Amino acid sequence: MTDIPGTNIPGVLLAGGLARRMGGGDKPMRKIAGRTILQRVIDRLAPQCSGLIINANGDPARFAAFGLPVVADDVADYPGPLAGILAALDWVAAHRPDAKWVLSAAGDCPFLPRDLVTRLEEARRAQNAELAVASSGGQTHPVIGLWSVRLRNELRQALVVEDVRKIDRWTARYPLATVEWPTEPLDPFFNANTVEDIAEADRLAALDGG
Ligand SMILES: Nc1nc2c(ncn2[C@@H]2O[C@H](COP(=O)(O)OP(=O)(O)OP(=O)(O)O)[C@@H](O)[C@H]2O)c(=O)[nH]1
Repeated sequence: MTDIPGTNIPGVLLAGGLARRMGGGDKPMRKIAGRTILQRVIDRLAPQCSGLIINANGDPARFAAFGLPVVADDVADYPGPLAGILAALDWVAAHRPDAKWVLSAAGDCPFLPRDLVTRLEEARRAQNAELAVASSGGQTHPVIGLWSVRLRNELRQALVVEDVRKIDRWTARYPLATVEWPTEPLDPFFNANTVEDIAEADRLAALDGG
């Protein structure tokens, strides 16, 4: 859990994409220096969140070993990460009605910051924002942030009725806190999209502590 008093923030690991640039399959199940990316994300986020869920499509049994709830998109045809965010917000509203915000993280980001939730939540509170997003090197990472559970019906409307796909297009409608992280010794939001990125991640793992 975060060290901010009164914080109750479940996390969703987004693993619902098609990984086309890697030739398909489950990107989060690729190994970096001996551990799957998904295990790395879980290890990094479990101490920061009040519970984790995995958002993934297809047979949930392939994630059984992680012992976490697996929640599928309920908007068909892979419309992008907003579908995973929506599935997570709906799940939290149904199973964790005490939680008001949800952290999302991409299941292909193996080196996430240890202060991710604390800093996002501090900024969100300080700016009285509805949403918060991570940034590094001057670039925002729209799939990594805090999402207000009470916006879920507006998100569904945007996704299903208005056909909004780009996360930024939706978040721009609300007060949004952006939090910047340093990129030395490594960018904590490095994400693995290609087979070459996996090789690079093997090298970076040493800088991240193995
Ligand atoms: N639930 C859900 N998540 C998605 C979808 N598309 C992408 N994501 C997730 O969003 C994050 C960023 O995804 P991308 O790297 O842009 O897409 P990808 O499908 O993983 O990979 P590419 O097909 O190579 O672009 C990852 O955590 C994906 O799992 C989708 O249609 N549904």
